[in-house]
Amino acid sequence: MRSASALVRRSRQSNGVSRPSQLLLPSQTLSPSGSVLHDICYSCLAKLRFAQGRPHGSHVPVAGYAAAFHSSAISYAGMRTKPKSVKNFRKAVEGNRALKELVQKPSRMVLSAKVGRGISAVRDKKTRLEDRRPEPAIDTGGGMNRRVFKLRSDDKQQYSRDLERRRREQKETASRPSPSPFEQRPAAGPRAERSFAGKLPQDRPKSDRRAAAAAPEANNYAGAGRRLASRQADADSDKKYTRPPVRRFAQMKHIASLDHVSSKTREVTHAAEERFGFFETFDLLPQTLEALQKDALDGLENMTPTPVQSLVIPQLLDKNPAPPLRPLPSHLLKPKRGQSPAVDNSQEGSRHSFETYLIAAETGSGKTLSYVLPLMDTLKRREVHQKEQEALKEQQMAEVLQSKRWMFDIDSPPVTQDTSIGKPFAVILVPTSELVFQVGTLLKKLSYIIKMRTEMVSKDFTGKVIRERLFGRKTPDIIVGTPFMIDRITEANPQMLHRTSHIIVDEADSLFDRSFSPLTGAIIPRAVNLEKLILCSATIPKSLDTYIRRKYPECHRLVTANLHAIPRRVQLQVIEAERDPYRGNKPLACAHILGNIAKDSTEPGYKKRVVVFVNERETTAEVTAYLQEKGFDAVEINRDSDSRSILESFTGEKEAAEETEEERRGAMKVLVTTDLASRGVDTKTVKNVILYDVPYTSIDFIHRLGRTGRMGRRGRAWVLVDKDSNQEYVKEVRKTMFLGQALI
Ligand SMILES: Nc1ncnc2c1ncn2[C@@H]1O[C@H](COP(=O)(O)OP(=O)(O)OP(=O)(O)O)[C@@H](O)[C@H]1O
Repeated sequence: MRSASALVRRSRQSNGVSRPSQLLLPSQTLSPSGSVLHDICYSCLAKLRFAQGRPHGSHVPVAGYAAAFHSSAISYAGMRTKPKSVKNFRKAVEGNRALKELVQKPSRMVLSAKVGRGISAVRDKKTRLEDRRPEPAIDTGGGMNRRVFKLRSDDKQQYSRDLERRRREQKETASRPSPSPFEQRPAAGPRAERSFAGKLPQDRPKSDRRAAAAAPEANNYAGAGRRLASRQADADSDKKYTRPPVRRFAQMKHIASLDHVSSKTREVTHAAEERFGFFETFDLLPQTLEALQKDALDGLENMTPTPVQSLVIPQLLDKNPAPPLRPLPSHLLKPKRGQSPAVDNSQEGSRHSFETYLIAAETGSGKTLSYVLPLMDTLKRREVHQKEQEALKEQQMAEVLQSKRWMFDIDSPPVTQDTSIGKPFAVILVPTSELVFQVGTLLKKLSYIIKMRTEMVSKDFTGKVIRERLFGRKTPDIIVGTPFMIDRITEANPQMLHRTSHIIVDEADSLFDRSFSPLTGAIIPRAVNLEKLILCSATIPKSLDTYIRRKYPECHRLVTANLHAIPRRVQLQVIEAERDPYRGNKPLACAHILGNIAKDSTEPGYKKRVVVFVNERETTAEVTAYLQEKGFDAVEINRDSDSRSILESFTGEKEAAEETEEERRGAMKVLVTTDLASRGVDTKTVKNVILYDVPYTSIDFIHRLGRTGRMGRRGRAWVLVDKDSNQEYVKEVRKTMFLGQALI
């Protein structure tokens, strides 16, 4: 490889001016700066401008070593290996006098696309600052930037002169019969520029680059030979090498856990939203509407359905009061000899006598009401219809008896054996007892006006209480419970689900995962008269998608447009815990963020609530203890704590805060938890969430960040990254959020 000083010498020999060698400059232009290093880079302007998405003719002023860190500059300047960083490059330059001279010369440099991206932010800021400064008339020796600035106008003139000359050359070249390889250059125009830019040396496969370097011309003429070789390699590679598609979000693909939802499926929501802009358009019973306004939405004046509600309620609402006719039992469907079966129920998953729905919408979008409202409305219609039918029957019987009555006849004794005892019409399954309480409370609120009986079943209640609730004098219409409890009860009393027409599996991705699936899977077949199986979730993992496709191939998918996207109203900030002042001390970083939240002016007059999510159960105790030590009102939630009462202060209404400055920190409530509180919990008073650990999957990311920014509110989130975290993954998630796209 040629040394830099030799190149300078060589370039000075030509015409006696500081003109770089013809071999070094593909564009054969003399730069206005007269710096060799500049000239080397200058030739790549077009390519790099294109790569950086800058308009044609714009300049990329960058100073110092960073600018000199350009791959071609390095190779021409006589370095054996390409330095891996600007720092390495600086070291190498410091040890080489000729190089040092080159670097210190004033120049308008161009970065390689790779380096340019890395410091683009700094560069843009610098450029902006420079633009505001008055243009210095002379070089005061005050540093690179000023000199660079002085050169700008010269550069423009030079650039236009170059362009003119290039055009002239092209015309001449076109008129010549057989152009020499040295004069071959890409045709003008945007397309040519694109192909030129697309073939930067670093864009080509290594083998091509090696071939280009090893070409015989490269040995004879360092610069031109290489150019020629690379052009030939380009031509060859055009035939055999097509540039692979850019792999966006590679890290997320690596951690890919979510199913892809087609845009067509998403479009359905928009249509539904336009059709059903008000709850009144759903044709709900008057008592359902009243209950919704007075109790469920706490007297909200302008009640409008959310996108998922517009999509789901009309689909699930059954306005026909009579239950549909049941299909014949399978033994009656058995074909006679020689006949083919009408419906084949023998193969699992091939066909079901009930309809299956999958509701999937982003967190905090009102999914619970989207299934609760049509369910209660449908059951109420049936109840009213049934009562009317019974009254009619009784009246007819009474009339018949009246007409045939003898003087000494007595009424037959009332039937005491009620066959409906302990047989609910609907069962709602949720993964945790906290969610049992949350959904159960909503049902209770609505049932006060709708007049229905609803009960909760979870480990929070004793056996006696549960027995009384389920098998007492009045049978509940809807029960909500965990799969564990419902499985145990229905296993002992299989008749219990014989009247059940609706089963709702909330947080379906959890309830069909490995731990819950055996329980959930055992409950569903016990409901022999099931009409609708409704699965509800904020995320559709690939495993759930496969399960549904296999088991319920005719499932109706009700998916909203923003599924798997974290709303833009949630701001995510990445905190590098390895950097100063934390130096790897994550608890300190967490406490620092909390301190800032406590001090800021958001949520005036209220006690702020913050949720800190950790990956492991053991970490909750450590972090809580640390934060308490620092004076925060921190509580942890784990399997042993009374999570319901702890969560109540994060899901209920916010209390007024003590106004004194010193009490603010203590007034803020901090909840440290694992994923136990990340699913379904309606933490509507939480504005700030800290992800102490980077979540393992996109699913966890969505659910954890979903505890803030609920129902159109704004939210803030911080994620702490350290040397053990997958920082690229976090960056990709952040970028996806910024673009408003769905996570993968
Ligand atoms: N139409 C509406 N207008 C205003 N608020 C609503 C409406 N529907 C639901 N809400 C409120 O939105 C909040 C979130 O609802 P819900 O808990 O059902 O969300 P979700 O989609 O189930 O969330 P997650 O996926 O986290 O479980 C609740 O406080 C609920 O009262």
